[in-house]
Amino acid sequence: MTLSSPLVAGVLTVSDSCFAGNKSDKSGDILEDLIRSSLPQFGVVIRVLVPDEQNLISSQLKNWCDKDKLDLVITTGGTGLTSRDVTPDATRSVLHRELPHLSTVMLIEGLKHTPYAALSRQICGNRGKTLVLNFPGSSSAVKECFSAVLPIIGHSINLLNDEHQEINKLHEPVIEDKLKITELKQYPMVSVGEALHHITDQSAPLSNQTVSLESTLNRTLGSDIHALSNIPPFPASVKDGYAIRSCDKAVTREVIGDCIAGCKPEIELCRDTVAYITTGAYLPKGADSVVMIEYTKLIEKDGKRFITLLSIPEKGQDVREPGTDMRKGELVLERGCLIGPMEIGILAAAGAREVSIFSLPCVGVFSTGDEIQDISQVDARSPYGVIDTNRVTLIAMLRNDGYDVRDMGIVKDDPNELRSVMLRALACCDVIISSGGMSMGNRDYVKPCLEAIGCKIWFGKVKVKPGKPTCFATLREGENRKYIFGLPGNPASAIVTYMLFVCRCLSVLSGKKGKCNPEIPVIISNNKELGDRTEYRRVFLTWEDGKLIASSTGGQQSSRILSMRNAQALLRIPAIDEYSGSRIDKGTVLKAILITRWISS
Ligand SMILES: Nc1nc2c(c(=O)[nH]1)N[C@H]1C(S)=C(S)[C@@H](COP(=O)(O)OP(=O)(O)OC[C@H]3O[C@@H](n4cnc5c(N)ncnc54)[C@H](O)[C@@H]3O)O[C@H]1N2
Ligand code: MOO
Repeated sequence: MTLSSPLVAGVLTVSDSCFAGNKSDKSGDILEDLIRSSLPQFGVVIRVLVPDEQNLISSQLKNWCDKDKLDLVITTGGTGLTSRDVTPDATRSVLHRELPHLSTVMLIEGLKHTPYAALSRQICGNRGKTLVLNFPGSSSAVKECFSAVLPIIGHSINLLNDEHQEINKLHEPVIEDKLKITELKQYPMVSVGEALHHITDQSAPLSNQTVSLESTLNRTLGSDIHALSNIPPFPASVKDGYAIRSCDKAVTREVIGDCIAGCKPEIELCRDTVAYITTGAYLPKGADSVVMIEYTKLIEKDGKRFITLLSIPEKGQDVREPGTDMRKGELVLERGCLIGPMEIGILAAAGAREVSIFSLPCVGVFSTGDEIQDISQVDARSPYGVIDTNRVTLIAMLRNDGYDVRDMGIVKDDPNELRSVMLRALACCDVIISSGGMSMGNRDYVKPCLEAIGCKIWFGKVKVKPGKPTCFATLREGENRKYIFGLPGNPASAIVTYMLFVCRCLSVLSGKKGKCNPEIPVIISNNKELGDRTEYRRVFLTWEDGKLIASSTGGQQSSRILSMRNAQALLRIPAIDEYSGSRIDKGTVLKAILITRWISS
């Protein structure tokens, strides 16, 4: 496919000093000239200058990609190592997919001119149909990078514009030309337990990857780890003192040498001799015990050293036999365990330099709704608009849980736009989370869209408060399977259903064992009338007389994001048909899902 001219390019200069007017934007000028002279299909080149501020860079990139729909954006500056160099970080936060090899091509060219090219952190990728490239700030680097990617730019943009058609081809048998919504399907209401059952049943861990030990923090172990060798590998002293033969009887014995940790022991003890030894050192031949230095007295006579023993140790005293701490072949960590700082130490001790871990799912997030406005638009806020809190909260929760996130923006209540964003997300993510458009309104298109794409909807309504219209769907089987969660638009509903349902799927996909948030018994501090759905109240916890008391965070309306403020647990209140009565009294013990590490005293 060849695109019709003219294409539009943006040159974004990122520089504090140019922005302050202390320097002229030379590299921006060079870049504009290069695009105009070498890429004639670009009829328009727009220029913007911003300081090295991450939010300004990313919002400019988003505007150019999403609103102005530029074909190519090249940034210059801010790719280095100083604390103000944030262009790659801002770029990464807006890209839908990275194209790491484009950066490599530029690196190879740069290295021909200076070894410092290796210090550039520049990244490339696409947001929607826009190709975004980071270039360093120096004039020479701009020319080198441009020459490196010049032969690739046109083809990349063609491919990005074909992407949509390619994805449509993939789904040809199931996608109609235009998504037509005629009637809203009713889904049976499932219990929370049934919903979780569907999720665990349908989800399977992603593939494993092998990484170096340092890259394993907060990841899940992909295989059992057995110790490579004994720790200690030899009989070692537990104390600084003297290695002795416990069978000897003399109180005063000659010191015939020193055994120092890390050195090969060259000495062999014979009757009534000892060796000075440091903690951790290899016991010399003949020795079977260690006496601490505090229990000896050193005497020097005729250039020789002697010690008097103030206490006689038993055989084996203060000696660590080989394998005491870790036995060769011992199972030290099991597949599926979460790797924290302690596990990194255990892996190192076990000799695991390269470690198999589960791959992390890539999660695409978008909000839906004509009324939903990004926080960056807050100044131009429509009186009828609603600030998008769901997307930022979901993205933050995902990042907090260590997942790789793609921000897919806000989608209008338009079935075709929804389908196109959903397809784009399906093309680059393992899991997709949308919020809004889930209920029974005539503009609630998410479930019909999933059906039209050919997804299997496992549940579309849950007996839970908040979160009734939550849906879970999958597309395809096997390795390339996709998981889709349609969460309700109400902010508390979206957050609670993420914690209840999405977390479970992501845990399984990333190989984690067990539940993501532990369940604990708590005492409720107020009487509670039961409703027809299982309720997850947002509560804070206090310790009183050795017991955990759960108190409500205030109004529990699903629209009220403030119900999440200070929330430390989700208190599970059974539905009326799950309990023997219509009310639960203050003081009753119920289960709560812990969502914090901290409990107030
Ligand atoms: N006839 C029925 N109506 C509703 C039912 C029902 O069973 N029958 N269920 C109600 C329940 S329960 C919920 S929960 C909501 C969920 O509705 P939707 O998922 O369709 O969400 P929207 O209508 O799009 O939005 C609801 C509410 O939340 C605000 N919202 C949406 N997205 C965001 C966002 N990203 N950030 C902040 N706020 C957001 C939106 O403006 C609405 O006020 O449906 C009930 N209706
Ligand atoms: O399920 Mo909705 O979240 O009750 O408001």
